[in-house]
Amino acid sequence: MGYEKHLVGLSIKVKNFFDKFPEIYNVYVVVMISTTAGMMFGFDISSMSAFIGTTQYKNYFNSPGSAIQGFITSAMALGSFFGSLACTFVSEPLGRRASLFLCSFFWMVGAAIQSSSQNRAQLIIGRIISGLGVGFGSTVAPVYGSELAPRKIRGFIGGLFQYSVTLGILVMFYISYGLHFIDGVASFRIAWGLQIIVGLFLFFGVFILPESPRWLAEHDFWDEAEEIVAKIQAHGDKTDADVMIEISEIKEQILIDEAAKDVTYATLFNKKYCMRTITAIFAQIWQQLTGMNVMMYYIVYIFEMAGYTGNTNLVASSIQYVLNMVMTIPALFLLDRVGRRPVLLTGAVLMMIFQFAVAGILATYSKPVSSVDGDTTVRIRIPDSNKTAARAVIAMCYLFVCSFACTWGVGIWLYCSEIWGENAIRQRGAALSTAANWILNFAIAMYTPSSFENITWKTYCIYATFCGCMFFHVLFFFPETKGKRLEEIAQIWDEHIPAWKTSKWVPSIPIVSEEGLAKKLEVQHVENPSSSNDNDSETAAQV
Ligand SMILES: OC[C@H]1O[C@](O)(CO)[C@@H](O)[C@@H]1O
Repeated sequence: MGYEKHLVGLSIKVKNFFDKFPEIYNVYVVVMISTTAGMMFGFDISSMSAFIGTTQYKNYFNSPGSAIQGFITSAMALGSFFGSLACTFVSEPLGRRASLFLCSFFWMVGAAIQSSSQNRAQLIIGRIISGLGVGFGSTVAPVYGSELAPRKIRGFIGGLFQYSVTLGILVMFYISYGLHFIDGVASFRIAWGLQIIVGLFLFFGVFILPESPRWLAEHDFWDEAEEIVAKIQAHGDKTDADVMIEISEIKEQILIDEAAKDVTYATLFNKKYCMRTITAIFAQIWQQLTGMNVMMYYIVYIFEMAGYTGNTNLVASSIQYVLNMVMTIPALFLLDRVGRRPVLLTGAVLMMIFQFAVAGILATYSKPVSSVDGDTTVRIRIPDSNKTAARAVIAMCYLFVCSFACTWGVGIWLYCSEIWGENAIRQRGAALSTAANWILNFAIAMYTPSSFENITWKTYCIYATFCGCMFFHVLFFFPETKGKRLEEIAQIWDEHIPAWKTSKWVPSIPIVSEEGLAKKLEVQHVENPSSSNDNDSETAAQV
């Protein structure tokens, strides 16, 4: 990439700076630090939810109406949209650690501004700045995890990002819940200020993270790339079969990348890559159009429609955040067992059913009101006399959240990290598809309050319909990626294999088996010990 040439000097300085500190190589600890970015993502989702219904918040910020509240909530997603697009301009030339560092920096600055908010404008600015950080984090952390994780646990490690999102949502909601008992502005100031702690964790954590071996290899630091792969996967043993396979795969990919060196955002839409790009973008768009964030951001309003207010409402809301986190765990295993397509298809159908059910119950049993508990956003309410209908709404919301958590929640991040087939377009592609997630996240956060105010229960019909559409899109256009190597996935796209045939599809190019490749490498290694080094320098010179 053109601009990268001008940043070579800086890139070496950044690398040398981070390299001064001791590094850790336990993949779980490494990923625990990097997925703190996911925690921030989660914090950002629920940092508003518990407060929007409280008197402290309403009094201090002059009871924001639905449009203003929509903008306050969505400001963070707007920042994240720009952050995710910008991330690639840092991650590619300066390394993954630099992006994680910026993520923590923006996050902390934004949290400080939010916590000291004097008015709505300051709150919005603080949320946009924190959002920039989350945009960087949500783009780089999944890529970094998948680049560092040993291949056999890549799916699981990829899923941990979403798990930490759900953990962040839950932790922040409970912090806010606990603090809402404080009378006065300290309640939200402390909650938003506490967000700085995760920022600090990542800020200091980055110093002990190793750089991604793929980034190192792409920038000619072959020895270090090999060393890191060996330390992560085999306690430093460079002759370990898995390590050698990984290194040879990196080499192979970098040679392919040579052919596609000048990747820009436009490249993603050329004839070769267009379908993958559209699929990844839609995967993220659909993930948001499931309506999950209506439940995450505005559950308090939904339960107000069901007739719950105050503390009862907050407790009922918190249960769904627990369910979200707990039900993410089966997904970590399910996707590798049954495959991506069946999980996504089942999720779409279940979510459609539960969204229609919420709409149906509210349409049948609620009565129009002018506001609930001072919230003019809420225009319908199930009367207290009908507790069964109220409970049914809550149950349907819970079931919806469970269906999302164990299917599309984890599934989409994993899917979007693997469908590219080639490494060259992966970082750019991930940035673009993550940005699509954020822009839709923004739109949903922004317009849901107005939608509740104007079309009440029909809001759910819209999302239910989207769930139906995504079912057919996945059915006809999303290839199966479970258990497939990058080369195989690339072949599926290149040969236009129909998506519904890809589960059982057998590649025509024989892909070398793990044992085969290990043996091949072993033979080369024993017969000509110097050759691998020669190859290294040759490859490095070409790159
Ligand atoms: O767990 C729910 C959360 O997961 C996301 O969809 C990201 O994958 C968020 O937008 C949402 O708030």
